[in-house]
Amino acid sequence: MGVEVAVEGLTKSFGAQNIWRDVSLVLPRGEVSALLGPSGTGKSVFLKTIIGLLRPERGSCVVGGVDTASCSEHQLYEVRKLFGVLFQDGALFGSMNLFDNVAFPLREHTRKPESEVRRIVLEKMELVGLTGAESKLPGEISGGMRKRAGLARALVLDPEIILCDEPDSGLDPVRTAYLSQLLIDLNAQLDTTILIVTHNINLARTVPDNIGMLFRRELVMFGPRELMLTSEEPVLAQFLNGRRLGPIGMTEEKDQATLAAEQAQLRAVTDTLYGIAPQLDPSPGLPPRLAVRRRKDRVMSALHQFPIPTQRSVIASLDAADRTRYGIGAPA
Ligand SMILES: Nc1ncnc2c1ncn2[C@@H]1O[C@H](COP(=O)(O)OP(=O)(O)OP(=O)(O)O)[C@@H](O)[C@H]1O
Repeated sequence: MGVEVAVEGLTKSFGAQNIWRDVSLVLPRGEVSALLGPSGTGKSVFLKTIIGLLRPERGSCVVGGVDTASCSEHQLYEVRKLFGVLFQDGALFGSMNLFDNVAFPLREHTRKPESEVRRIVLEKMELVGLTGAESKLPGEISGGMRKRAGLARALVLDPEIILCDEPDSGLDPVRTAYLSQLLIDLNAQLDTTILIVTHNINLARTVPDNIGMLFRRELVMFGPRELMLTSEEPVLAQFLNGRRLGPIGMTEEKDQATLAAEQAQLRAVTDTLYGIAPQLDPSPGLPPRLAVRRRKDRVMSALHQFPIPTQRSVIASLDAADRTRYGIGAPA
Protein backbone atom coordinates (compact mmCIF):
# COMPACT_ATOMS: atom_id res chain seq x y z
CA MET A 1 0.00 0.00 0.00
CA GLY A 2 2.84 2.39 0.85
CA VAL A 3 2.90 5.08 3.51
CA GLU A 4 3.79 8.77 3.08
CA VAL A 5 6.82 10.25 4.83
CA ALA A 6 6.41 13.97 5.57
CA VAL A 7 9.58 15.77 6.61
CA GLU A 8 9.32 19.38 7.84
CA GLY A 9 12.13 21.73 8.89
CA LEU A 10 14.52 18.93 9.87
CA THR A 11 17.91 20.08 11.20
CA LYS A 12 20.72 17.78 12.34
CA SER A 13 24.13 18.52 13.87
CA PHE A 14 26.79 16.47 15.63
CA GLY A 15 28.14 18.79 18.32
CA ALA A 16 29.18 22.01 16.57
CA GLN A 17 29.09 20.38 13.12
CA ASN A 18 25.82 21.12 11.34
CA ILE A 19 25.06 18.38 8.77
CA TRP A 20 21.94 19.89 7.17
CA ARG A 21 19.27 22.36 8.21
CA ASP A 22 15.63 23.06 7.56
CA VAL A 23 15.06 20.08 5.25
CA SER A 24 11.42 19.72 4.15
CA LEU A 25 10.07 17.20 1.67
CA VAL A 26 7.28 14.67 1.23
CA LEU A 27 7.89 11.15 -0.02
CA PRO A 28 4.47 10.45 -1.56
CA ARG A 29 3.01 7.05 -0.73
CA GLY A 30 3.95 4.30 -3.15
CA GLU A 31 6.31 6.52 -5.17
CA VAL A 32 10.02 6.01 -5.73
CA SER A 33 12.21 8.95 -4.73
CA ALA A 34 15.98 9.43 -4.92
CA LEU A 35 18.20 11.57 -2.74
CA LEU A 36 21.41 12.74 -4.40
CA GLY A 37 24.36 14.71 -3.13
CA PRO A 38 28.14 14.75 -3.06
CA SER A 39 29.92 12.49 -0.55
CA GLY A 40 29.64 13.57 3.02
CA THR A 41 26.57 15.79 2.62
CA GLY A 42 24.64 13.71 5.11
CA LYS A 43 22.47 11.43 2.98
CA SER A 44 23.01 8.40 5.24
CA VAL A 45 22.42 10.61 8.28
CA PHE A 46 19.11 11.64 6.67
CA LEU A 47 17.99 8.00 6.27
CA LYS A 48 18.96 7.24 9.87
CA THR A 49 17.05 10.32 11.05
CA ILE A 50 13.89 9.26 9.19
CA ILE A 51 13.82 5.94 11.02
CA GLY A 52 14.70 7.57 14.32
CA LEU A 53 18.14 5.98 14.73
CA LEU A 54 19.40 9.56 14.98
CA ARG A 55 17.33 12.36 16.53
CA PRO A 56 17.40 15.87 14.98
CA GLU A 57 17.56 19.12 16.96
CA ARG A 58 14.59 20.59 15.14
CA GLY A 59 11.80 19.63 12.79
CA SER A 60 9.48 16.67 12.34
CA CYS A 61 9.24 13.50 10.29
CA VAL A 62 5.72 12.12 10.29
CA VAL A 63 5.22 8.50 9.26
CA GLY A 64 1.85 6.83 9.75
CA GLY A 65 0.80 9.55 12.21
CA VAL A 66 3.98 9.22 14.33
CA ASP A 67 6.73 11.87 14.43
CA THR A 68 9.96 9.85 14.42
CA ALA A 69 11.89 12.99 15.36
CA SER A 70 10.24 13.32 18.75
CA CYS A 71 8.22 10.18 19.58
CA SER A 72 8.89 7.78 22.47
CA GLU A 73 11.17 4.76 22.09
CA HIS A 74 8.11 2.52 22.25
CA GLN A 75 6.38 4.38 19.37
CA LEU A 76 9.64 4.25 17.44
CA TYR A 77 9.85 0.48 17.90
CA GLU A 78 6.34 0.15 16.45
CA VAL A 79 6.80 2.59 13.55
CA ARG A 80 10.08 0.95 12.53
CA LYS A 81 8.07 -2.12 11.53
CA LEU A 82 6.84 -0.06 8.58
CA PHE A 83 10.41 0.23 7.26
CA GLY A 84 12.72 -2.09 5.39
CA VAL A 85 16.28 -0.80 5.15
CA LEU A 86 18.98 -1.83 2.71
CA PHE A 87 22.23 -0.62 4.24
CA GLN A 88 25.18 0.44 2.08
CA ASP A 89 27.17 -2.78 2.43
CA GLY A 90 24.15 -5.08 2.67
CA ALA A 91 25.04 -5.48 6.38
CA LEU A 92 24.78 -9.28 6.22
CA PHE A 93 26.09 -11.47 9.03
CA GLY A 94 29.19 -13.14 7.60
CA SER A 95 28.79 -16.37 9.54
CA MET A 96 25.14 -16.96 8.54
CA ASN A 97 24.03 -18.37 5.22
CA LEU A 98 21.69 -16.28 3.07
CA PHE A 99 18.58 -18.10 4.28
CA ASP A 100 19.35 -17.34 7.94
CA ASN A 101 20.36 -13.77 7.09
CA VAL A 102 17.06 -13.13 5.34
CA ALA A 103 15.11 -14.96 8.07
CA PHE A 104 16.78 -12.90 10.83
CA PRO A 105 14.18 -10.06 11.15
CA LEU A 106 11.31 -12.60 11.13
CA ARG A 107 12.88 -14.66 13.91
CA GLU A 108 13.79 -11.49 15.86
CA HIS A 109 10.52 -9.55 15.54
CA THR A 110 7.76 -12.10 15.03
CA ARG A 111 6.67 -15.39 16.57
CA LYS A 112 5.95 -17.05 13.27
CA PRO A 113 6.47 -20.83 13.15
CA GLU A 114 9.55 -22.02 11.24
CA SER A 115 7.36 -23.32 8.38
CA GLU A 116 5.95 -19.82 7.85
CA VAL A 117 9.43 -18.26 8.15
CA ARG A 118 10.63 -20.65 5.47
CA ARG A 119 7.73 -19.78 3.15
CA ILE A 120 8.33 -16.03 3.49
CA VAL A 121 12.12 -16.26 3.12
CA LEU A 122 11.87 -18.39 -0.03
CA GLU A 123 9.23 -16.03 -1.47
CA LYS A 124 11.40 -12.93 -0.91
CA MET A 125 14.52 -14.67 -2.20
CA GLU A 126 12.63 -15.55 -5.36
CA LEU A 127 11.48 -11.93 -5.67
CA VAL A 128 15.11 -10.74 -5.80
CA GLY A 129 16.29 -13.62 -8.00
CA LEU A 130 18.23 -15.59 -5.38
CA THR A 131 16.39 -18.90 -5.50
CA GLY A 132 18.91 -21.71 -5.03
CA ALA A 133 21.48 -19.55 -3.20
CA GLU A 134 19.95 -20.07 0.27
CA SER A 135 22.86 -22.04 1.71
CA LYS A 136 25.63 -19.75 0.43
CA LEU A 137 27.61 -17.63 2.87
CA PRO A 138 27.89 -13.87 2.12
CA GLY A 139 31.65 -14.30 1.53
CA GLU A 140 30.98 -16.83 -1.25
CA ILE A 141 28.80 -14.61 -3.44
CA SER A 142 29.23 -11.49 -5.59
CA GLY A 143 28.58 -7.94 -4.44
CA GLY A 144 25.43 -7.81 -6.54
CA MET A 145 24.07 -10.94 -4.90
CA ARG A 146 24.88 -9.53 -1.47
CA LYS A 147 22.88 -6.39 -2.32
CA ARG A 148 19.95 -8.51 -3.45
CA ALA A 149 20.15 -10.61 -0.27
CA GLY A 150 20.13 -7.37 1.74
CA LEU A 151 17.06 -6.31 -0.21
CA ALA A 152 15.31 -9.65 0.44
CA ARG A 153 16.02 -9.18 4.14
CA ALA A 154 14.63 -5.63 3.98
CA LEU A 155 11.42 -7.08 2.50
CA VAL A 156 10.58 -9.94 4.89
CA LEU A 157 8.47 -7.89 7.26
CA ASP A 158 6.40 -6.56 4.32
CA PRO A 159 7.52 -2.95 4.78
CA GLU A 160 5.42 0.00 3.63
CA ILE A 161 8.60 2.05 3.10
CA ILE A 162 11.94 0.82 1.76
CA LEU A 163 15.09 2.89 2.32
CA CYS A 164 18.06 1.94 0.14
CA ASP A 165 21.45 3.44 0.98
CA GLU A 166 23.54 3.42 -2.21
CA PRO A 167 22.19 0.11 -3.57
CA ASP A 168 24.51 0.51 -6.58
CA SER A 169 27.80 1.10 -4.73
CA GLY A 170 30.44 -1.39 -5.79
CA LEU A 171 28.32 -2.77 -8.65
CA ASP A 172 29.24 -2.72 -12.34
CA PRO A 173 26.90 -0.88 -14.76
CA VAL A 174 25.13 -4.06 -15.86
CA ARG A 175 24.40 -5.19 -12.31
CA THR A 176 23.29 -1.65 -11.47
CA ALA A 177 20.86 -1.80 -14.41
CA TYR A 178 19.44 -5.10 -13.09
CA LEU A 179 19.11 -3.64 -9.63
CA SER A 180 17.37 -0.52 -11.00
CA GLN A 181 14.85 -2.77 -12.76
CA LEU A 182 14.41 -4.82 -9.60
CA LEU A 183 13.50 -1.71 -7.58
CA ILE A 184 10.88 -0.70 -10.15
CA ASP A 185 9.52 -4.28 -10.25
CA LEU A 186 9.28 -4.42 -6.46
CA ASN A 187 7.43 -1.12 -6.47
CA ALA A 188 4.99 -2.47 -9.06
CA GLN A 189 4.39 -5.64 -7.05
CA LEU A 190 4.22 -4.12 -3.57
CA ASP A 191 3.23 -0.44 -4.11
CA THR A 192 5.81 0.44 -1.44
CA THR A 193 7.18 3.93 -0.85
CA ILE A 194 10.89 3.81 -1.76
CA LEU A 195 13.73 6.24 -1.03
CA ILE A 196 17.05 5.55 -2.74
CA VAL A 197 20.27 7.32 -1.80
CA THR A 198 22.59 7.18 -4.77
CA HIS A 199 25.49 8.74 -6.69
CA ASN A 200 24.53 6.90 -9.84
CA ILE A 201 23.39 9.29 -12.57
CA ASN A 202 21.80 6.56 -14.67
CA LEU A 203 19.78 5.22 -11.79
CA ALA A 204 18.76 8.77 -10.82
CA ARG A 205 17.62 9.49 -14.37
CA THR A 206 15.64 6.31 -14.98
CA VAL A 207 14.26 4.98 -11.69
CA PRO A 208 12.75 7.62 -9.37
CA ASP A 209 9.48 9.51 -9.66
CA ASN A 210 10.96 12.29 -7.55
CA ILE A 211 14.50 13.54 -7.02
CA GLY A 212 16.10 15.58 -4.24
CA MET A 213 19.59 16.95 -3.81
CA LEU A 214 21.54 17.79 -0.65
CA PHE A 215 24.39 20.28 -0.96
CA ARG A 216 26.11 22.64 1.45
CA ARG A 217 23.96 21.64 4.37
CA GLU A 218 20.68 22.26 2.58
CA LEU A 219 18.16 20.47 0.45
CA VAL A 220 18.75 22.31 -2.83
CA MET A 221 15.55 21.04 -4.46
CA PHE A 222 13.09 18.17 -4.25
CA GLY A 223 10.43 17.50 -6.84
CA PRO A 224 9.08 15.40 -9.69
CA ARG A 225 11.67 13.91 -12.04
CA GLU A 226 10.60 16.09 -14.98
CA LEU A 227 11.26 19.23 -12.93
CA MET A 228 14.63 18.06 -11.64
CA LEU A 229 15.89 16.63 -14.91
CA THR A 230 15.13 19.86 -16.78
CA SER A 231 16.40 22.10 -13.97
CA GLU A 232 19.05 24.71 -14.66
CA GLU A 233 19.91 24.91 -10.98
CA PRO A 234 23.75 24.77 -11.22
CA VAL A 235 24.36 22.12 -8.51
CA LEU A 236 21.70 19.82 -9.85
CA ALA A 237 22.68 20.26 -13.50
CA GLN A 238 26.35 19.59 -12.67
CA PHE A 239 25.57 16.47 -10.67
CA LEU A 240 23.02 14.98 -13.07
CA ASN A 241 25.35 15.53 -16.01
CA GLY A 242 28.46 14.33 -14.15
CA ARG A 243 30.37 17.52 -15.00
CA ARG A 244 33.57 18.79 -13.43
CA LEU A 245 32.49 22.39 -14.02
CA GLY A 246 30.05 23.75 -11.47
CA PRO A 247 29.66 24.56 -7.79
CA ILE A 248 30.60 21.06 -6.61
CA GLY A 249 34.35 20.64 -6.21
CA MET A 250 36.69 17.97 -4.87
CA THR A 251 36.45 19.52 -1.42
CA GLU A 252 32.82 20.54 -2.10
CA GLU A 253 33.58 24.26 -1.85
CA LYS A 254 34.93 26.39 -4.69
CA ASP A 255 35.80 30.07 -4.34
CA GLN A 256 33.80 32.73 -6.20
CA ALA A 257 36.57 33.52 -8.73
CA THR A 258 36.90 29.85 -9.75
CA LEU A 259 33.13 29.55 -10.02
CA ALA A 260 32.81 32.63 -12.22
CA ALA A 261 35.60 31.41 -14.53
CA GLU A 262 33.94 28.01 -14.82
CA GLN A 263 30.54 29.47 -15.58
CA ALA A 264 32.10 31.46 -18.44
CA GLN A 265 33.78 28.27 -19.69
CA LEU A 266 30.49 26.41 -19.41
CA ARG A 267 28.68 28.97 -21.53
CA ALA A 268 31.46 28.75 -24.11
CA VAL A 269 31.30 24.99 -24.60
CA THR A 270 28.47 23.00 -26.10
CA ASP A 271 26.87 21.42 -23.12
CA THR A 272 26.24 17.69 -22.83
CA LEU A 273 22.49 17.62 -22.89
CA TYR A 274 21.08 14.20 -22.22
CA GLY A 275 17.45 15.32 -22.16
CA ILE A 276 14.98 13.33 -20.12
CA ALA A 277 15.60 9.61 -20.27
CA PRO A 278 12.35 7.62 -20.12
CA GLN A 279 11.53 6.13 -16.73
CA LEU A 280 11.80 2.35 -16.42
CA ASP A 281 8.58 0.37 -16.71
CA PRO A 282 7.94 -2.81 -14.72
CA SER A 283 9.12 -6.01 -16.40
CA PRO A 284 6.66 -7.68 -18.78
CA GLY A 285 3.99 -9.69 -16.96
CA LEU A 286 4.03 -7.50 -13.85
CA PRO A 287 1.15 -5.21 -12.90
CA PRO A 288 1.43 -1.50 -13.70
CA ARG A 289 2.74 0.70 -10.89
CA LEU A 290 -0.21 2.10 -8.96
CA ALA A 291 1.76 5.24 -8.09
CA VAL A 292 1.99 6.29 -11.73
CA ARG A 293 -1.61 7.49 -11.94
CA ARG A 294 -1.55 9.18 -8.53
CA ARG A 295 1.67 10.97 -9.45
CA LYS A 296 0.46 12.03 -12.87
CA ASP A 297 -2.66 13.56 -11.31
CA ARG A 298 -0.51 15.44 -8.81
CA VAL A 299 2.00 16.70 -11.36
CA MET A 300 -0.72 17.74 -13.81
CA SER A 301 -2.57 19.69 -11.11
CA ALA A 302 0.65 21.66 -10.43
CA LEU A 303 1.75 21.90 -14.07
CA HIS A 304 1.25 25.66 -14.44
CA GLN A 305 3.70 26.27 -11.56
CA PHE A 306 6.59 24.58 -13.40
CA PRO A 307 9.05 26.24 -15.82
CA ILE A 308 8.22 25.88 -19.52
CA PRO A 309 10.84 23.14 -20.27
CA THR A 310 9.38 21.06 -17.43
CA GLN A 311 5.84 21.60 -18.67
CA ARG A 312 6.90 20.51 -22.15
CA SER A 313 8.57 17.35 -20.90
CA VAL A 314 5.56 16.42 -18.75
CA ILE A 315 3.18 16.92 -21.68
CA ALA A 316 5.49 14.99 -24.00
CA SER A 317 5.28 11.99 -21.66
CA LEU A 318 1.46 11.78 -21.85
CA ASP A 319 -0.19 9.16 -24.04
CA ALA A 320 -3.50 9.62 -25.88
CA ALA A 321 -5.63 8.46 -22.94
CA ASP A 322 -3.78 10.85 -20.59
CA ARG A 323 -4.30 13.73 -23.01
CA THR A 324 -8.04 13.08 -22.99
CA ARG A 325 -8.08 12.72 -19.19
CA TYR A 326 -6.31 16.04 -18.67
CA GLY A 327 -8.04 17.85 -21.53
CA ILE A 328 -4.91 18.40 -23.57
CA GLY A 329 -5.16 18.47 -27.34
CA ALA A 330 -3.34 16.07 -29.65
CA PRO A 331 0.31 16.91 -30.37
CA ALA A 332 0.81 19.28 -33.31
N1 LIG B 1 27.23 9.24 14.45
C1 LIG B 1 27.94 10.27 13.97
N2 LIG B 1 28.62 11.08 14.80
C2 LIG B 1 29.30 12.15 14.33
N3 LIG B 1 29.38 12.50 13.02
C3 LIG B 1 28.73 11.71 12.15
C4 LIG B 1 27.98 10.57 12.57
N4 LIG B 1 27.42 9.98 11.47
C5 LIG B 1 27.82 10.73 10.41
N5 LIG B 1 28.60 11.76 10.81
C6 LIG B 1 29.16 12.81 9.94
O1 LIG B 1 28.10 13.34 9.14
C7 LIG B 1 28.58 13.70 7.86
C8 LIG B 1 27.68 13.11 6.79
O2 LIG B 1 27.86 11.70 6.76
P1 LIG B 1 27.00 10.72 5.81
O3 LIG B 1 27.57 9.35 5.96
O4 LIG B 1 25.55 10.90 6.10
O5 LIG B 1 27.32 11.33 4.37
P2 LIG B 1 26.82 10.77 2.96
O6 LIG B 1 26.25 11.92 2.23
O7 LIG B 1 25.95 9.57 3.15
O8 LIG B 1 28.22 10.35 2.32
P3 LIG B 1 28.60 9.21 1.22
O9 LIG B 1 27.92 9.62 -0.06
O10 LIG B 1 30.09 9.34 1.13
O11 LIG B 1 28.13 7.90 1.78
C9 LIG B 1 30.03 13.23 7.79
O12 LIG B 1 30.86 14.34 8.02
C10 LIG B 1 30.14 12.25 8.92
O13 LIG B 1 31.44 12.21 9.44
